[in-house]
Amino acid sequence: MMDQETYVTADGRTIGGVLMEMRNISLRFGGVKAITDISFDIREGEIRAIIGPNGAGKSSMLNVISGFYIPQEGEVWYKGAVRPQMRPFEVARQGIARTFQNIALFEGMSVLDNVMTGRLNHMTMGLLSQAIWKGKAEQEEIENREVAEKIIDFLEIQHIRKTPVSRLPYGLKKRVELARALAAQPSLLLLDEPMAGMNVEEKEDMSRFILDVNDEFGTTIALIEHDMGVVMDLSDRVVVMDYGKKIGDGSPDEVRNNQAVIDAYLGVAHD
Ligand SMILES: Nc1ncnc2c1ncn2[C@@H]1O[C@H](COP(=O)(O)OP(=O)(O)OP(=O)(O)O)[C@@H](O)[C@H]1O
Repeated sequence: MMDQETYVTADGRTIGGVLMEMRNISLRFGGVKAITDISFDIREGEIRAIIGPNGAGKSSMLNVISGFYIPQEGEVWYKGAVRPQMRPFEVARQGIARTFQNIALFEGMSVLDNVMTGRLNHMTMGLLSQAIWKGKAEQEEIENREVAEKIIDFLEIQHIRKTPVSRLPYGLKKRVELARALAAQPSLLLLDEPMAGMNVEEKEDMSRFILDVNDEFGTTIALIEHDMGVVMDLSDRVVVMDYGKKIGDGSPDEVRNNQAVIDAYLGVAHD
């Protein structure tokens, strides 16, 4: 079922086949319709944004993608098959990693140790097997450290690798969170409002790192964001939500010129 058609973007990047597809997703909380009949796909190698005003349903959608919410209706297709209901840790094993809007790091631990926790899904050996196969356990530990260190270098946080996270300014904490998610070497990286609460300089840094990650590792990235301006330069394609419905989907230019999107952002009254 996977759409394998690839295409090359204006800036020369190759976007692959469909990695994830949301089909007619609806999600309710009691009487509140958070998502109504939304379909869209995420293709390999692209940066895909989901934007919309407050309460549009973006977080709910990210939680459906990450497996945290099970929609009442619709199907989530991933890597060419319907994804069965699974717990978030099982979703993580399938190669989906995420960051959170409110930073979720171990504040008392160093940057390096936090990034290493991103490797948990790659640790195959329990305590008993580590005791029996010591050499193999050491080898695994070395490999995990190598991946963590490579990502720390890439995100330019070597100088704080031993620093407890609690001592870092907000912008750097967000970068450490990105590093931890990347340490899992995900097929799909989900970013929950990665620029929220940042100053202009921090936003520019974060945008650059998101682009570099996509470029260097080829990681497919889906992000939700409140601020339309921030994602327009960053994204290949944008889904726009409003009141739980999809009102736009396309390239940044298409979305920018979509009347329903303009109305939603200008706060035009809805029937
Ligand atoms: N756990 C929940 N229980 C009940 N209602 C919820 C829950 N989560 C979200 N909602 C409701 O669903 C709708 C969509 O909320 P959601 O948080 O997904 O929107 P959002 O676009 O992420 O908003 P924001 O930009 O303000 O974070 C809102 O009406 C919200 O009140």
